Amino acid sequence: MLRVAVPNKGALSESASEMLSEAGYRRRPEGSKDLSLIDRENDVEFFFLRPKDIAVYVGSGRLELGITGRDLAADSMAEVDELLDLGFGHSTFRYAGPAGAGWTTERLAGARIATSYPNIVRRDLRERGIEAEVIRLDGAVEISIQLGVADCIADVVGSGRTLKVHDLEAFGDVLCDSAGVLIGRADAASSPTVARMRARLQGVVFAQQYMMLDYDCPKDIFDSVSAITPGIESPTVSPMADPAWVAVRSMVPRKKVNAIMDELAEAGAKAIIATDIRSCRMG
Ligand SMILES: Nc1ncnc2c1ncn2[C@@H]1O[C@H](COP(=O)(O)OP(=O)(O)OP(=O)(O)O)[C@@H](O)[C@H]1O
Ligand SMILES: O=P(O)(O)OC[C@H]1O[C@H](OP(=O)(O)OP(=O)(O)O)[C@H](O)[C@@H]1O
Ligand SMILES: [Mg+2]
Repeated sequence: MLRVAVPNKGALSESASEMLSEAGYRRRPEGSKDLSLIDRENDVEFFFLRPKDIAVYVGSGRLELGITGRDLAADSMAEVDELLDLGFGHSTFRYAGPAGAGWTTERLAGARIATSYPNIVRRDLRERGIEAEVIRLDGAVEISIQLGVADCIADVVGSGRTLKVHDLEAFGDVLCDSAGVLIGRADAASSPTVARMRARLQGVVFAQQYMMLDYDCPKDIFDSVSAITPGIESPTVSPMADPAWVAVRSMVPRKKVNAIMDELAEAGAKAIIATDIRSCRMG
């Protein structure tokens, strides 16, 4: 049975569970605090673990797969490989200091830096050749400067709201561009059960990023109109009852769908319909 770790709480847990459910796997009942769940139909056992611990379990080889944050996996120092970017839980990991105080990475030398991700920070400091004191905190890192235990912080920035509320501003390069990711043990031999879960999740990620567009188009302008929707391989073209027209079907990036529909209409396409894709296998 394939054994898979899923975040049991925090910023990634809801999206991870939703994505697995969309991919056809069993879901924990609402409000359940069970720490494991067997999905017999798919021959998978899910373990609901703290997001920070997931890479440790997967790296040790006890669990074959896990869903966690790229930043958490990096900080864990576990021997894991990223198998798939799941397209949710985007954040950056950055240094921040009191707004207007002119912090730069050069000024980190000798500073006290509070963080919940000490290994990412130590690695960055080492690469910069900077000696500084890393203070490890479990959370609520943004308040640590005000409380006098640190001079600056390194933390997860999502919307940036928490930094703003505490009158802090980010400085220096992004240390980690994070997202929810599927991880496996580093250099694990390929297995069909792992490949199947990856393919199912990839299908859902892809479906969330694309839409299906259908439209009708006079044959004499087909070349110029269909160039607007090249699709993944190429658009599907079907004959219509009226021989002067064809029906076209093509996948388009979700973010661009309205602009593409405008362009198609302006080029002479009719009956343009956009529909959601729930899942797919792109081959
Ligand atoms: N506000 C946010 N926006 C986007 N992603 C976030 C945000 N906060 C956390 N994350 C991401 O979620 C993951 C883990 O954060 P989460 O808060 O769930 O765990 P935690 O901090 O260990 O748990 P807890 O906050 O319950 O102590 C990380 O990958 C992080 O980048
Ligand atoms: O940029 P924002 O959208 O404001 O989000 C960033 C905040 O969200 C997370 O905190 P969380 O709620 O997980 O609390 P924690 O600090 O205790 O982990 C993260 O650690 C930041 O503090
Ligand atoms: Mg947190």
